[in-house]
Amino acid sequence: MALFAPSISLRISSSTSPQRRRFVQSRHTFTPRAAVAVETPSSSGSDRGGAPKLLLEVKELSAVIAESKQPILKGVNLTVHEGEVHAVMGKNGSGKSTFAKVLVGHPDYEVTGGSITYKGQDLLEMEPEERAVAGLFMSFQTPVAIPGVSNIDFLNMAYNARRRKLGLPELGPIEFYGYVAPKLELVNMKIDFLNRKVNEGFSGGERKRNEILQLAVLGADCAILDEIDSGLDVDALRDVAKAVSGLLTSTNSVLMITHYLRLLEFIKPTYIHIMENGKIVTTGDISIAETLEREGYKAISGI
Ligand SMILES: Nc1ncnc2c1ncn2[C@@H]1O[C@H](COP(=O)(O)OP(=O)(O)OP(=O)(O)O)[C@@H](O)[C@H]1O
Repeated sequence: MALFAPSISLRISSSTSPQRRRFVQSRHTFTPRAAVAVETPSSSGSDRGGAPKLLLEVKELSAVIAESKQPILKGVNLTVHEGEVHAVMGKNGSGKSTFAKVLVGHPDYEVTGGSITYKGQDLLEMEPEERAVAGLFMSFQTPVAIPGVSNIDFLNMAYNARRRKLGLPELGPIEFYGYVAPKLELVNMKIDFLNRKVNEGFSGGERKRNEILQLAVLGADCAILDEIDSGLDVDALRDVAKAVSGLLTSTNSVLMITHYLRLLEFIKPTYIHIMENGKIVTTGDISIAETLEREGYKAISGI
């Protein structure tokens, strides 16, 4: 089974990834706080004082499909500060998911130009696992099933993998149960959900809730959420959006891909970006999404 799940620190044969460049950073530059930021009580921006810190800076990023060399991203620019919520919208096939996957180092894509700076480091020099340890999390548009592995074992393993990398002691099954059980409430899921096999037989909505549970368990400084609203009923959408909002602090950020205004009404974005043909062509506030909803993409200037 082809599985790419950097945010959960599974084994990935990224050494063959064309996107991989020489890794030069020290692991010690990843502080424990970095990966558990969403678990710690937030200090408000005003508590910290000063301007919000730069978290992610994408400059003129271009990428091709590794196998076919087909260009998909053609000069993406995006700047994300701590405490900001960015939404990326755009027509089907405009490159939104590709952009998200390139950020987490998906081996299907090869970066051909531009730069990505994350917390002051060159993200493109980092392995997918290292990106995850540095607090980059991605929920996938179509989360994969892992037959035969229970949800709780999977989460425990992923959580411990991160703790190991951070030099923290692992949590045993009982301790981990105590840690994860309260987080189920956040996504409004029953406890027996933990004993089910990862995403096996899950409904679309359950898969999405499960992704947010992973986010709540693992923590993130920058959570990339690819269409977490797709396939959700109104109650599930509210639950998932509430859970994501509850994880937001003034020191982390969310980059979410969505087609619909309804999600943005729950998780208020700082900026909305419109992607077209592999580029961000327009940036604005929630009014962009409102215009889109009313009039479609033809109404957005720049497209
Ligand atoms: N691994 C791949 N192999 C072949 N084509 C790909 C691959 N990844 C992306 N593409 C193509 O690149 C283009 C952009 O795809 P992408 O999934 O990034 O679009 P999107 O904006 O997220 O679309 P949607 O709104 O439909 O989810 C599409 O034409 C898609 O078919």
